[in-house]
Amino acid sequence: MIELEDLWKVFGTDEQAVLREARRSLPDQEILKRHRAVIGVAGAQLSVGHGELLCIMGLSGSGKSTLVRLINRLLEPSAGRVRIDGQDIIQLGNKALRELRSTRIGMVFQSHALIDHLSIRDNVALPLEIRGVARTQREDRADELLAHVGLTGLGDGRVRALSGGMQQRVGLARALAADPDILLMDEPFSALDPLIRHDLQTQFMALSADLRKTTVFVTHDVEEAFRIADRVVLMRAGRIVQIGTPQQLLDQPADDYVARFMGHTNPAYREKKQPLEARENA
Ligand SMILES: Nc1ncnc2c1ncn2[C@@H]1O[C@H](COP(=O)(O)OP(=O)(O)OP(=O)(O)O)[C@@H](O)[C@H]1O
Repeated sequence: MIELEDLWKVFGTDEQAVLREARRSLPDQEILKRHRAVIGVAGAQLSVGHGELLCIMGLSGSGKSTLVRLINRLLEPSAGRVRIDGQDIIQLGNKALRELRSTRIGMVFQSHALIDHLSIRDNVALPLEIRGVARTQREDRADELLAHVGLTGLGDGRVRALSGGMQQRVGLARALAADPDILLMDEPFSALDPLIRHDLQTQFMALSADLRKTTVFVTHDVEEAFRIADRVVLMRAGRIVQIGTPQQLLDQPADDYVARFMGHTNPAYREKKQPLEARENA
């Protein structure tokens, strides 16, 4: 359903010059500093199947958010293709892109960006209001979604009265309002306490099994990825180092880096564990 083909994102003013160099071999930090450039994503090749839940893992700065933002063109790629059901979305004009984002792709961020002066119901219904859906219809849909995420009967309340975990559920309900086929989720539960995070993961897994949306879910938390993902992608310094089921990454790590990354959660690799860089591209 989603296909990424040789996708690159270089940040900086000499984007295309750095890209040409990077295609030959990845420039070292010195060269990047000279160009004041950062390679966010380097030649990503990936496909996500219908209804699949794919988690993108990696250390801070490894390119997870950049990759997910390239999928709905919140960021413009420096090169490469993004296809959704075979359609190259890099070729879309502004109007078609807006349409794609508002009908087919829902996005949930770590900070939910809910609107304080609107009721909880109106926050959820907002994408439908923007699309011109009649009030009663959109309110019914919002109430249905609030029930889906475990917030039955709270539609009249205010966002600020809700806990962080509840606000994140409202953000999820809002992302589902237009019934998109694709959900992009960037660290949606990362700011929450471990217990609440665990509850939300459980609930999200049930919802996800029910709705079967094609989901790309960014997390730096390996345990979270392993709990919820059909397949996981591990990124390092902009590159995808391995794609597979959680079990494949544990049992057949592509290289020592993957083994060490897994070692943080898997006792089988713990004796081999060496410190990973705290931050990529630092
Ligand atoms: N707008 C930007 N301008 C310049 N560099 C950027 C920009 N956005 C991201 N980067 C750089 O691109 C690299 C990848 O960043 P990205 O945010 O995708 O990583 P991440 O894996 O999502 O990290 P985190 O877990 O901290 O959110 C980093 O080195 C980052 O500093």
